[in-house]
Amino acid sequence: MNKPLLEVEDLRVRFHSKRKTVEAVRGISFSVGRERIGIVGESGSGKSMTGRAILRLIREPGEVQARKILFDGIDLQSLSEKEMRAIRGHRISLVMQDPKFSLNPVMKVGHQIGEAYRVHNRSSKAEAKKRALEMLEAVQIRNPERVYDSYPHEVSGGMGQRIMIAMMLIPEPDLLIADEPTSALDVTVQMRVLQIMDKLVRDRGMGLIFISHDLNLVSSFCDRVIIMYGGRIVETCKADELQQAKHPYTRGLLAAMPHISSPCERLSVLERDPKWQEEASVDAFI
Ligand SMILES: Nc1ncnc2c1ncn2[C@@H]1O[C@H](COP(=O)(O)OP(=O)(O)OP(=O)(O)O)[C@@H](O)[C@H]1O
Repeated sequence: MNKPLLEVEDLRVRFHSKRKTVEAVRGISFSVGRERIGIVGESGSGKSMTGRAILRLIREPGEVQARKILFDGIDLQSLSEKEMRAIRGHRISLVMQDPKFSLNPVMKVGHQIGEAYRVHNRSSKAEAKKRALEMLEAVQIRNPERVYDSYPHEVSGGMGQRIMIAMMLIPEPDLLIADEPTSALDVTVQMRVLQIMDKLVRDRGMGLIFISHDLNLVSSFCDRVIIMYGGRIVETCKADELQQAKHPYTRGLLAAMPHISSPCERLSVLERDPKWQEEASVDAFI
């Protein structure tokens, strides 16, 4: 295996308040190559905070500590804010769950996508517009010209999600952190977006961190899976071996998934063991 694109060691995220400290991420280590890594786990397990901590997007009262966050040989923790801005959106992109937080409400959609291209590629406005329209088409927007000239509030939620995905993919990042990127999309559009991401991984060697609740989707789409519980990594496995996962939490998550092929009246309820949070975190290295 070549040198990983991203190496994270002993990452911790804490939120301090007067009354208590919440440990959102509790010392996790993993690496990402030019591959598709899925991060799964229930709500509150620390998936999103992991993605944001890598991009240094956690604000006070949040506090991030790590022994190492190395991206393509660059120590992200040592960069100035200006240097970090040059990495964000260009070399590492983040697609978030909700497009509201990524799209500028007072700027037309086309302009935003075109600018995302022009910030990092010296190109004419005409070239940026051409690329933006192509990208809107690629995420299956039927009338790209009309959407190009719309403001974010004039498009539906699902379309906003696709616009954001177009905007994050247009600079062709080396690493994409996709936080539940397709959960608001219908199945055909979801498939299209997965295909686009897949093509970037295969053809351009992009690394992908795919954060999701959907175990079935992750096991069919990703190469490896990291399973998080209570801010720790409890298990890591090859995606196609997820069904044989060993940790009781992963087994519980799998048992709680409905299956079309074997309908049952009642889904099993995940029993939790406090020991899972105390156990030493598993390192998810290639
Ligand atoms: N500003 C904050 N102050 C205090 N705690 C916070 C703050 N932001 C996040 N947390 C806590 O951090 C923990 C991890 O949150 P995170 O968003 O990473 O979970 P997640 O696994 O991505 O969940 P989901 O799937 O619902 O997005 C949660 O317990 C959450 O309550």
